[in-house]
Amino acid sequence: MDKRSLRVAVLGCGSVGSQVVRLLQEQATDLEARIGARIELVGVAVRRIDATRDVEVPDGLLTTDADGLVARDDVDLVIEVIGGIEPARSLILSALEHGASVVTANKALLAEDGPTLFEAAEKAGRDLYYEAAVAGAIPILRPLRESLAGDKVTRVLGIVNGTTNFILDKMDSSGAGFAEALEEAQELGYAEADPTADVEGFDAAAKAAILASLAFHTRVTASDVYREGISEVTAADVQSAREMNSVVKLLAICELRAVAGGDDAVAVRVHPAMIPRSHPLASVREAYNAVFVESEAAGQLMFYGPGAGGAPTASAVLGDLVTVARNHLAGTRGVGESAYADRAVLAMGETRTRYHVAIDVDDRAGVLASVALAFAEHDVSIQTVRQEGRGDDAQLVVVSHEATDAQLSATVEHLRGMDNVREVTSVMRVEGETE
Ligand SMILES: NC(=O)C1=CN([C@@H]2O[C@H](COP(=O)(O)OP(=O)(O)OC[C@H]3O[C@@H](n4cnc5c(N)ncnc54)[C@H](O)[C@@H]3O)[C@@H](O)[C@H]2O)C=CC1
Ligand SMILES: N[C@@H](CC=O)C(=O)O
Ligand code: NA
Repeated sequence: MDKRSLRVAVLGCGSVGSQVVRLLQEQATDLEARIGARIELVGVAVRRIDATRDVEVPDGLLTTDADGLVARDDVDLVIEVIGGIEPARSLILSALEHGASVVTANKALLAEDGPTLFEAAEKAGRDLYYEAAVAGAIPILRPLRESLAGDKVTRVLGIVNGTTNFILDKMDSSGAGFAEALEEAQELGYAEADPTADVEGFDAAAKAAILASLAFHTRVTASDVYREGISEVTAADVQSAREMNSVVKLLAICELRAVAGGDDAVAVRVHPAMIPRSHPLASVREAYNAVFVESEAAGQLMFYGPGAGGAPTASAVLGDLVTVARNHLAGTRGVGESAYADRAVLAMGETRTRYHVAIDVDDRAGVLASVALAFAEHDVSIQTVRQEGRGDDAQLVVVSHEATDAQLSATVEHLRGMDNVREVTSVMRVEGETE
């Protein structure tokens, strides 16, 4: 056996796996030059040998025995692109136990049970890298983990789900329906195997947990993240945003919050929000992602690029593969988890935000005053009010100043119970300075 070669096994050959296998073959010469050793593909685990796939896998490499593949003594590196919790978790743990380093794109697993995997990697003295798990091709985890390791990150704000950004963008730009836009995103390979993970914000919440953990040196799991998806976003919300010269985006927001007399806590949330068209995130179209990072010394940084799709995600996987392979050859491992801070996670009600509320009211004297009073009763200050008469009813659009989410949601409940409020037609959080 050639001493200067590293043996790689790939688990899963779907949207991402097929592109990983393609790139491993097409870039073999360059990869060898960059790593200093040849990358030898020794097996590709699939569910069905005879399935049609987007890449030609060399003869004899396909196997349905993923367990057997990761347990082989001659495998140095395992790439897990099956997705989901099991069998991915058991396969990764087995790979580490058998002495292989692992590269994965599996944000769902990392956000649910990252610590188990990090501890197993540490114990085995092997690497576990996962740049592809957040924002696809965009290098964001490495900058957080390494480039910004000497700074204090205070906020991470991003569009981290390509499928939902694609859907919201189509709804805004071409008036496409939700179902039609989702189908297109699935055909383009952006969506998860079960697109509910995208649409209901689970995928973005998993990524937010990973981002917050790295940014704030703590452990945040998916269940710590407040989550709302886009299934409740209506054409009326999109139209309401347009009237405010804004767009609706699904945002992941991770914040470090000072706590009186104690260590800083974190607040991590995923929800649709209105942002003004002048905001840099408003110009993130289709399945692109963007992540803003605010830190004490560096100030604001923005990372932008393709957040989903087979080839872009494979680019991030291969980047990790090169790093892990170099570490392997050097007999070392890269930086592992840095979760020394053990920060409390704030409940959503304690998070400070702003609301945009559109209300159908009776068009008569005193209504505006009673609506303003409802906001005041919950100690919520109003930033702007717009009113349009439409016969015997009127539409009021109120944008609040910042308050806690608990105060704002109590205000909305209050409005819903008022006699002269016919319907609260749109409620959405607001990020960025609206006009
Ligand atoms: N598609 C994308 O844009 C991105 C995907 N990811 C992540 O990459 C991973 C893979 O995603 P996709 O390629 O999109 O999914 P996919 O559903 O297209 O591919 C997964 C493949 O794994 C195979 N598989 C399932 N169980 C298996 C088993 N026990 N043994 C062998 N093969 C098995 C499936 O048959 C399928 O072909 C997931 O963790 C996903 O969250 C991350 C970033 C972007
Ligand atoms: N389904 C995900 C894929 C990338 O992580 C998305 O749409 O962003
Ligand atoms: Na990435």
